[in-house]
Amino acid sequence: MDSEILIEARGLTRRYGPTTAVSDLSLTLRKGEILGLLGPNGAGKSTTMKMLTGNLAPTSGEAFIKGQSLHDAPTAAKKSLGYLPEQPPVYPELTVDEYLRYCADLHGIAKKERAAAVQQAKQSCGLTEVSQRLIGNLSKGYQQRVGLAQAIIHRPPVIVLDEPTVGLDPIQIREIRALIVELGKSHSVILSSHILPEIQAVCSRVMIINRGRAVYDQPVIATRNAQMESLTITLKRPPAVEAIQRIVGIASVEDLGAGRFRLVLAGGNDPREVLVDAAVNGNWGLIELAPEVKTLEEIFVELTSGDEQERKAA
Ligand SMILES: Nc1ncnc2c1ncn2[C@@H]1O[C@H](COP(=O)(O)OP(=O)(O)OP(=O)(O)O)[C@@H](O)[C@H]1O
Repeated sequence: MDSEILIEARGLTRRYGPTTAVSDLSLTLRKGEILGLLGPNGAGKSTTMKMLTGNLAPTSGEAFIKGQSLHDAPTAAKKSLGYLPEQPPVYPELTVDEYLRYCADLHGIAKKERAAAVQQAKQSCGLTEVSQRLIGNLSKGYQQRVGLAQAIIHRPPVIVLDEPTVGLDPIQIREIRALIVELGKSHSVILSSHILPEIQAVCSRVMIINRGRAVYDQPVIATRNAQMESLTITLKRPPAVEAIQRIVGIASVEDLGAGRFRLVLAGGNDPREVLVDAAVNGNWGLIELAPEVKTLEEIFVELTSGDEQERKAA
């Protein structure tokens, strides 16, 4: 059975004057998912996240959090949401404890439950040791942990994180990614990034946004086990091209020279076993047979590179 829908956005559009930052974007986040919004700078990720968290009104379209409309019932909808904007909303002059108590208060957590909520958030984000430190004196990585702690203090089922590792050093990035994966065990997460390996390391699903439109939406696993589109084969004693072409499942054969061929496959076919048999029986001297699959990076470049060239030309 499909798990519970926590965020449902339909046809979100946002215009800033003549600029359409986000156009007709729909998405669904289910319980247990970590969804990565991937896109080049200016693609519309932050604008999308602001609309999904009720911090920016869409020009048109609507979003529901746990079935509650952000437009019609914003207070109820936001109870189920934690948000870490691109600029963490932390106060450098407060200690971690003071700040988190203040956040608990803002979220309307009852006074007698506040200490436990602060304690729990600190524990989940590895902040217990720095409770009494001024936030302004913490490293950027720890400040980001404080940002994450404020996002989960009211134990929302969903957290939305805008570029959560931007500006951190490589070690801090690893720590924050690991923390997000950990938080993902008890919260559903939407995070934005323009870093491909980050999405692959952390997310279960990826949505590529380009020029405000969702142009790709797939489980990350599907990008790892991407469908084979072609094979390269190298033969010491290649037969006539027609002999390879005759094998079922091969749409076309390109002779690359020196016994190498690119075999374009007819949709969904995997002729590798038949090819190996044919190579053995025909004494073709098979020395290489390699599938060619599209990586997430290739998919991303393909879907967004036209724009990059246009931008450079402009
Ligand atoms: N307040 C605003 N007024 C006018 N234009 C805006 C405003 N905010 C964003 N934009 C424009 O909307 C588009 C999308 O911006 P947005 O910040 O959502 O993209 P992004 O994918 O988050 O980019 P980045 O990774 O650089 O933060 C951009 O063209 C941006 O210049």
